[in-house]
Amino acid sequence: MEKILIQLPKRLVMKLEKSKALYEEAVKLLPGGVSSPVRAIKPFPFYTAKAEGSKIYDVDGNCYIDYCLAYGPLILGHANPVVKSALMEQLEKGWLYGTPIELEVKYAKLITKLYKSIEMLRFVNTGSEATMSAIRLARGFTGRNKILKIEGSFHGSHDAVLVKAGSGATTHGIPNSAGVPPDFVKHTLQVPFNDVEALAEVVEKNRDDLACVIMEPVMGNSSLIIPEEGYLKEVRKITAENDVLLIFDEVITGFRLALGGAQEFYGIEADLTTLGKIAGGGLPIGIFGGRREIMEHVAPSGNVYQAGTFSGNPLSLTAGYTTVKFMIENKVIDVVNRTTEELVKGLKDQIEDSNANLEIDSIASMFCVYFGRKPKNYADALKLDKDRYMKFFWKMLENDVFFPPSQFETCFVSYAHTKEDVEKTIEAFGLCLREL
Ligand SMILES: Cc1ncc(COP(=O)(O)O)c(C=O)c1O
Ligand SMILES: NCC(=O)CCC(=O)O
Repeated sequence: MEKILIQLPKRLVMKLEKSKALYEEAVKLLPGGVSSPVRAIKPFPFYTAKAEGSKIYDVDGNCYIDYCLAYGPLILGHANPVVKSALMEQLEKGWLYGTPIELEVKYAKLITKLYKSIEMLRFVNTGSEATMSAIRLARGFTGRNKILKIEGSFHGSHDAVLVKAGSGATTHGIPNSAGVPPDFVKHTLQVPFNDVEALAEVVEKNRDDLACVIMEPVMGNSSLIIPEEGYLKEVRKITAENDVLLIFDEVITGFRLALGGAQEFYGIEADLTTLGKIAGGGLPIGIFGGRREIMEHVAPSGNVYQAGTFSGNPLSLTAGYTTVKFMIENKVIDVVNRTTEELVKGLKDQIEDSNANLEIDSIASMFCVYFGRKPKNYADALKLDKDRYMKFFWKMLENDVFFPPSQFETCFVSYAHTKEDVEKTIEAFGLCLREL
């Protein structure tokens, strides 16, 4: 077991008294005290009592401006009233039927309109389930075993992708999880991001047994790593030339970089796409979809089995569909991108004024403060100063701003973030840099 080394100042511990007490109980009942490892902030996390708009409130009554935003789904901010009222309406009609519903058809139509590469899709419950199913489908469709993933990407917590995995797996020092038999991952190949030659070499060498390349088009689980100009187009070209399926894992980038995700943003079409997070409007969801000839291999029209009690449930579909409709009607992406630009410009100015050894970068409404040089792949990301990042995290929290609790995560901006939030964040950031 890792020892807790971080010492918080007494005033901060006092400010978080109830959270600390809850965590002390939680660690006796839940592994690491949490329901998902990324939440196990050292020495203890704050416990949320409620959230609204851009703000999250803890059980001690503190209020923070939230840039973690539940790791991506909340592009409208917390508890958006339009989504809430749609959910209330659905609740009156029941919340689980185990039968098809009209909204599946409506939402599928909307998604296939926004994502040119998706002709058919299946609703599942999480991003993990979506990538697991998409990989199984790629294997079933091609009759090949190997898959190629990018070092430091995170596609959820199923066996095939828990090697050199980003997010909490990297934060907690277990990028290769125990409990995954080597036999299960001997078919998972890896290459660094932003390296066309490495990818071409592995794809060409393995083409006869390579089912797919799976990647986050913009990496959001090893800090934020943006593809170099032309990289994704090359990836598309190499996979097509070698008859290998390309899966874009757009669980983070879907509905965020553009309504049509990274594929619309970069003008590239994948063979299969996974969606999640925003697609569920804050409720659990995953989606995998793609070309009809591939998707028709999914059971019961095909022989690749995939199923789920809660799949396509009315609440997740309602929250997701209402969120995407709201985004279209209110040009949400333009608004959040403008807010992000303003915020990032302000943060950059503070960095320049402070001479701190930091960099910052952003794309659409995702941004990241790097404690070191901006990375172009996982190996670079591992050189970032994660301990100094955590010092910064706590200083920001003390100043009422909640950034993701790891250097290996990405910050998100929502439609609910105001000019005042941006100003307060820039001010808090400046203060923290001076005290670091
Ligand atoms: C790119 C990416 N893919 C897949 C997942 C897995 O999604 P979920 O947590 O909903 O299982 C995540 C995040 O968790 C993710 O960031
Ligand atoms: N980057 C982290 C995630 O996207 C998921 C959060 C979790 O694992 O709890």
